[in-house]
Amino acid sequence: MEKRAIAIIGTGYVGLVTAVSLAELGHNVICVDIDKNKLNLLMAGKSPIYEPGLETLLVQNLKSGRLSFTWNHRQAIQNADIIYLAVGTPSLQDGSVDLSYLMEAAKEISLSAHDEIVVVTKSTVPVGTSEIVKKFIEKHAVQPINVHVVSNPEFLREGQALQDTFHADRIVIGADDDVGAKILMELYEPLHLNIIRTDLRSAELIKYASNAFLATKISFINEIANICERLNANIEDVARGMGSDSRIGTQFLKAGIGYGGSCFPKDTNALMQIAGNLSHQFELLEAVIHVNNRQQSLLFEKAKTRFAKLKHLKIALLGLSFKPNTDDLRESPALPLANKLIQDGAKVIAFDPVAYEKGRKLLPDEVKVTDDIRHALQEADLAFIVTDWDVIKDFPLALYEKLMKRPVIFDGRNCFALSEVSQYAIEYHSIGRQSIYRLKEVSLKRQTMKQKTVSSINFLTT
Ligand SMILES: NC(=O)c1ccc[n+]([C@@H]2O[C@H](COP(=O)([O-])OP(=O)(O)OC[C@H]3O[C@@H](n4cnc5c(N)ncnc54)[C@H](O)[C@@H]3O)[C@@H](O)[C@H]2O)c1
Ligand SMILES: O=c1ccn([C@@H]2O[C@H](COP(=O)(O)OP(=O)(O)O[C@H]3O[C@H](CO)[C@@H](O)[C@H](O)[C@H]3O)[C@@H](O)[C@H]2O)c(=O)[nH]1
Repeated sequence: MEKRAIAIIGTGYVGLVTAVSLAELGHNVICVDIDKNKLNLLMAGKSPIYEPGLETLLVQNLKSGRLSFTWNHRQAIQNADIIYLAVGTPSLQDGSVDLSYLMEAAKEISLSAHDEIVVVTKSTVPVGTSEIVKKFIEKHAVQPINVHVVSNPEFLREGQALQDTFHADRIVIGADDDVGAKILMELYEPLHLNIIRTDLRSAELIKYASNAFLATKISFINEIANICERLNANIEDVARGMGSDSRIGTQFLKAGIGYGGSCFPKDTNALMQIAGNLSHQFELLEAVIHVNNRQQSLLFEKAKTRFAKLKHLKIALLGLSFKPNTDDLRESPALPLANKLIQDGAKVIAFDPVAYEKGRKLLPDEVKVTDDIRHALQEADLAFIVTDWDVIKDFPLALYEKLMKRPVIFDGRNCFALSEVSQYAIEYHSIGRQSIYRLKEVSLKRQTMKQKTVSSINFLTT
């Protein structure tokens, strides 16, 4: 295997994971970022993001000398033969993609790169962007240059990013010339993964189409869940029955409070824009987005129906990150929910085992934030479960019952089996399943049992 000199522009989730993985494969990798705080952490061997296993690989590869960081673009770019673009491509107000970070990075390449280079678009970009990047670099290059551009979209999931990188279902390599594609194929060859070789535009579209399809699966199952609630059916059983058909598949059929994160909301909106620009109304995707927005407020609506007024109630908001095993709060359903609860005058205490610091910065001042689930549940009138962290799922129902003033749970992730919940004096509302109103029933039963025990003790002692 030829040892490559690789530069990575942008050390976020994607850039950093790509960097440590390529260093782990034996290449020399130098990363550049504009965020000096992030770089200081990285240089000290600290991962700025919570991602299982990442810090260990970071430290190992820093020590080996194969991985380094800089804020100087020239230093990163001038000696690299492969340059990855891994900067953010956030949404603009109208849903279209903000390419300003990407074009800034392309400008840096044009200022410092020379001779033959491969530029890899790892960031998720609208179809046609990689061609624009190539032309831009060639036009503005200050030294003689031959640019091979390759689209190599990223499919990692946060929380399992390394697993997804080393054991990906596929690697997509899109290029309109063979030189860059061949170099990338050789780079990934030691991973022994399924490589899909396409033209540039198809590769760029594969990324959006994949995310839009997964989002569609989620909105579809959430709609079935909404029907289940009205039909007295159980979404977990329905999803199991559907998913057992290998043509449908079991994954991404988990009903819940809607999808969030830095990708699905952004990329579905971007694909709507891409279609719209081509005078095509993508009606199916429009509905997927609409269903998701509605689903995100479902638990709040249920609580409003149940309680009429949430004012002065103490509410435990369990989970802040958009999914477990990440500290990422981008587009997390917890944020709008917290805002609505505060607007309704509720007293909110939010819990997250990892994202509590980030949460504190993003939530309104009125929201108290803790990393202690007991503290959040103590004397709470009701609890909302937003993220299915293990610590929330594994927290004993007996303690939910004991700690809360009035144990009413609105579970947006179906963390508990109904049969289990029904053994406690807990009122439980979840997604796509019947609500359980066992508060009085169970406590009455317990009181009767207690009385029976007391009378039998009395009988024995008299
Ligand atoms: N997060 C994911 O799970 C994921 C998965 C697949 C694809 N993607 C895509 O990958 C891209 C990056 O996403 P992310 O989540 O890693 O973003 P991020 O916001 O975590 O990181 C982007 C980094 O780029 C840096 N940056 C911006 N402009 C720069 C410049 N000119 N020079 C150097 N650094 C610069 C920022 O400071 C930041 O550290 C996006 O297009 C995203 O859609 C993300
Ligand atoms: O059955 C499911 C599966 C997921 N979700 C939700 O969907 C969102 C996204 O989850 P997931 O896909 O696991 O996380 P991401 O890290 O956002 O990863 C997605 O977005 C990335 C960025 O583009 C892609 O690289 C990945 O392939 C794609 O799965 C989260 O809010 C989940 O709670 C559900 O509600 N039900």
